[in-house]
Amino acid sequence: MIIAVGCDHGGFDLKEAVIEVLRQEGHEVRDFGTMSRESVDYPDFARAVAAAVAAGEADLGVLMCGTGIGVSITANKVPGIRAALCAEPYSARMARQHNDANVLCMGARVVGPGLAQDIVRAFLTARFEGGRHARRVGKIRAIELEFAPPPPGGRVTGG
Ligand SMILES: O=C(CO)[C@H](O)[C@H](O)[C@H](O)COP(=O)(O)O
Repeated sequence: MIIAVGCDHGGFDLKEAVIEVLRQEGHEVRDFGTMSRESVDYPDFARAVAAAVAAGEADLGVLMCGTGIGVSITANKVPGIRAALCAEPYSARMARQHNDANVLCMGARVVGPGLAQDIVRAFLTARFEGGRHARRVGKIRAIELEFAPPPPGGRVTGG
C-alpha cells in the first residue's frame, strides 16, 4: 500500500520509527514532513496527509504530534477522513475493523517507538468488517454531508 506520513516537531523522532516499520512491512511511504525538530504548526502537516488520503493518492495515513490530538482534530476536518487517535494496538485494530479508519494518529510524547510500531502493524493488518459497521460509517458520512459548506455559488435555502 501507499502510506502518507506526516508529523510536527513533536512527532519528528517517532516518524522515523514509523517509516522504518512501514518499509519493513513492504509499504511505499510518502513523507509529507516535517523534516526536522524545528517548531512548526501541526495543522499544515495533518492537512497534507489527510488531503492525500481523501484524494486517493495514498491508501492510508499516519500522523504524529506531541499528543496526537492536534493532528487527529485537523485530519477529521477533511471530508472522507476518519482519523483515529490510538495509544495501543487493540484500538488501532478496531479502528480499522469497526470504523474503517483511514488515518492513524499517535502522540510521540505518549507512546514510545516500539509501541508505536506495534500500533502501526495492528492498524495496517486489520480489515474493515462491513455489515452493521458499514451502516454506522454511512451515518458518519451523512453527518459530514449534512454540515458540508454549500458549493461556491450554491443556493442558500431557508430564511
Ligand atoms: O501535541 C500537539 C498538538 O496536539 C503538538 O505536538 C503541539 O506541538 C503541542 O501542542 C506542543 O507544542 P510545543 O510548541 O512543542 O510546545
